[in-house]
Amino acid sequence: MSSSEPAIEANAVTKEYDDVHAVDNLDLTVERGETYGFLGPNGAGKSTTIGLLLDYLRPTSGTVRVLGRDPRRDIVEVHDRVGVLPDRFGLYEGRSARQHVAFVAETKRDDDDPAVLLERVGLGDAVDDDAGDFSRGMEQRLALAMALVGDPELLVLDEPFSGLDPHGVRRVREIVHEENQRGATVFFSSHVLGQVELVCDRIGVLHEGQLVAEGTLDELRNRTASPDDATMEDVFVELTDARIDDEGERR
Ligand SMILES: Nc1ncnc2c1ncn2[C@@H]1O[C@H](COP(=O)(O)OP(=O)(O)OP(=O)(O)O)[C@@H](O)[C@H]1O
Repeated sequence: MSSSEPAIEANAVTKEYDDVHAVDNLDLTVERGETYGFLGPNGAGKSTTIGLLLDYLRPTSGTVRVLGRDPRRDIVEVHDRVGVLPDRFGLYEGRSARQHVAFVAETKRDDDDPAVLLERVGLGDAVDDDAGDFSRGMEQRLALAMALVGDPELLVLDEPFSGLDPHGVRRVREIVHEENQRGATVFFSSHVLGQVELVCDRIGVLHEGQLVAEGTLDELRNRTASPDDATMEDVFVELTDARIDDEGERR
């Protein structure tokens, strides 16, 4: 196994649904140790891309490698080494938060203490509570604790800030930073641009299934000729609106 291979590599990946190109000839490389923010308007293809990386979905064409492995062939190894916070997830009514985390630890053959991970995501007071009674934000925190099991080499987080209060948003940002400091690669999609700006080494902007821009925030600012103090939101709107204007209509 080579640790010099990128954490994520997508080559000419396309995913079609009837006449929709959810992902369109995508080339994407995320190096080991990066924190990479994956942005794009609703329907841009972010969750589809994540599904393709984890073999939840199969590409129409193109190839994907995760931690140097082909997820279609080595799915057990990939899932062992990757922590995933999916776009949509289900929790079991009648099962505690501790049981949810313990279940993931068991499948990964890991001896992490669920209580420690739950404390870390701010659920220290709800370790033995029924996850079926959790609020949206508590569910999100629990799903993140499940993703953190086993100190994964790569974290793939689909909208990790979704449903969280400001404390939760800050906690997730701190966890992303801590995980990156530990040596993990973090790849996450988000619409919370202020947080992306604070935490990411590199940002990719997806629009209609294609990567329309990629780089550091400064590089994206330069690319859009935005002023030096332009926020991530300014740059995002510029990048994604410009394409809509070119085409003369909003699709
Ligand atoms: N199972 C499916 N069948 C048909 N079309 C689909 C399916 N899944 C996704 N799509 C389409 O693919 C495109 C990309 O969807 P995707 O969910 O990947 O976008 P996204 O960038 O994650 O959006 P959001 O920010 O709203 O979560 C959309 O046009 C969506 O309607």
